[in-house]
Amino acid sequence: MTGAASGDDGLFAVERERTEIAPGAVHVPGWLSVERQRELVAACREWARGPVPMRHTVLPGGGVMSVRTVCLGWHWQPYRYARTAGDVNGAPVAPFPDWLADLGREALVAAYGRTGGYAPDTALINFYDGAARMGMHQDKEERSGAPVVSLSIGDSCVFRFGNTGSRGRPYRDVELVSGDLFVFGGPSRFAYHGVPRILPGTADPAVGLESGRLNITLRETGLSGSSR
Ligand SMILES: O=C(O)CCC(=O)C(=O)O
Ligand SMILES: [Fe+2]
Repeated sequence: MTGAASGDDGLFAVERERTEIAPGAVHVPGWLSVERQRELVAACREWARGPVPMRHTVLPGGGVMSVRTVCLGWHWQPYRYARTAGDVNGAPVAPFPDWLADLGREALVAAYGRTGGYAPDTALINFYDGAARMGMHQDKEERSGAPVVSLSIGDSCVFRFGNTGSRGRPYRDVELVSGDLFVFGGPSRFAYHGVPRILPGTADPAVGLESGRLNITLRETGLSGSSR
């Protein structure tokens, strides 16, 4: 075992170096400085207020997600993207800022050594309290094979990264710690993944989150105009 991070309970392969979890799926621990994490937390607090407030997404079958979500650029409403939040308050979604696209390109350089012309146009910002989870799913509403960039801030979690064929095995459990970057593209772009567990109390208070976990994913929708 190497590295200073948590995860010494034997549940995880403790690996705090850039690691390719599966072809095209790269974990870069400690990628965001504490300063950048603080800036992102502050920005997320603003986005959570509106114009579309952060909320628990209701699924078409009536289930309610334990995670709270707010979107930028395009509003994700299961299972499509639109420019307005028809399932919340009908407001137009907040714009996707250029600086966040720049951060996405920096992330691809860290993960893959190149940007590949990455032009993300939507972000999903998820907040997990200690009991929140996300079931195994594919990010497949996008009409683009461009990578998903995932940034984690606050409490650590168990991130389960699987295969493209089913929700089940084989998968790998990776501990995502505050500041970690995870990118999945190429052959892993449509792999099933989820968050089976948050590890409450693991956040560094210096990042400005008292408890819980923020996850920001950047994506290219491949859409244009007002909605698909
Ligand atoms: O919270 C995470 O790390 C993953 C989030 C996710 O899979 C999603 O928003 O689609
Ligand atoms: Fe996802």
